[in-house]
Amino acid sequence: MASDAEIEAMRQAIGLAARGLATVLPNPVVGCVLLGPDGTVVGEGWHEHAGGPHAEVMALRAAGERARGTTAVVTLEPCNHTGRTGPCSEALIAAGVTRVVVAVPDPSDEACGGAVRLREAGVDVETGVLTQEAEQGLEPGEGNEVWLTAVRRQRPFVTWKFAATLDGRVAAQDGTSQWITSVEARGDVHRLRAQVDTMLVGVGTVLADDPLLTVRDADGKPLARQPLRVVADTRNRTPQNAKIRGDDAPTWIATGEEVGVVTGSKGSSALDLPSLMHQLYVRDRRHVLLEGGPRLAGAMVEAGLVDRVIAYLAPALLGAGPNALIDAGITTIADVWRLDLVDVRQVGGDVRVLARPRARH
Ligand SMILES: Nc1nc(O)c(N)c(N[C@@H]2O[C@H](COP(=O)(O)O)[C@@H](O)[C@H]2O)n1
Repeated sequence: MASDAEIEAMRQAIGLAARGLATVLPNPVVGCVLLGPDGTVVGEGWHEHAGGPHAEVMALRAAGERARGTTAVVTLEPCNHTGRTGPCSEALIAAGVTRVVVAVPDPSDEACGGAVRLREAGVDVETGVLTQEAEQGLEPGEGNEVWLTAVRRQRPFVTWKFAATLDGRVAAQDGTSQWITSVEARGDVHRLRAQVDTMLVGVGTVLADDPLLTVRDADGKPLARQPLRVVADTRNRTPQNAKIRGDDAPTWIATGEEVGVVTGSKGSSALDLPSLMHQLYVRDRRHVLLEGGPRLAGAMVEAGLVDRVIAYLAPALLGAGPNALIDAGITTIADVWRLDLVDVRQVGGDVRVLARPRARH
């Protein structure tokens, strides 16, 4: 059973892991704390970027010789493979760590097995400590949920974000939509964009709004690392001069020819969205931010491909204009799509709702 000091160290490790949120994809966020025999912290580390040292190695480096005889408290099972770096299980054994406390087992086929290897080497291993906190984060959305879900489902985690009036409209009747929410809410969206590796829009949004879809800082300057911009464009209708084709960020116009088409619920042909998601996963994409429009959002919901919803609701009314979601395949109240509220807070003059879908039949 984990001691109070180990549980406290795990909380600290989860907080450290979150420091990698905007830099670590396609890898997991991971934190590690090394506790000496008297329960004091002798080293800590977190995984900063894919290809860089893992959290355990960072913590071992910080502790140096003091790592011998310590307990490693780590948010993800130590990896047991040689990828871009060496196996953490072996690094912990070589450093003389005698006990390892883990929050979540590694679900990946390539890297799992660290707990077994450590036990074989005589290290005491305890798993399942603060599992939920490590997955969900100490603050909403700040855990390893994105990477864990992506690896378990072999497709990127999908966050659907929209901004609407209180009557659920995402644009006015004439199509204008700038701006429904406050400057603070829009700044919050840019922080969110900085944590994803892919942004997805439908071609209807490109034709209507001609968005740039880059990530910008508080002064409006583009960040160095830009997510891949993907347009779901079954019939290749993205104009050659669309802003999204510019070289501000990488872009993939995902056409039916490339991704495949399926016959939609109303008989029309539509992009094969599970295939699109799988192709993104194969290209090492782990977190998709679905930015609209309502039809693509409806199709993603219908296909069961939305893992988190973030709604920015402005205290404003339009009375007409498109709703946030169109045609999600729901026709009767018995099929209503229920979500669990994760977090509700005020951002500027707006309300931000973070919710997670319940499993559907
Ligand atoms: N336990 C643990 N700590 C870290 O800090 C990690 N980054 C990981 N990652 C696991 O190893 C895979 C990536 O390894 P490379 O970037 O190729 O070195 C990743 O898929 C995880 O399974 N684990």
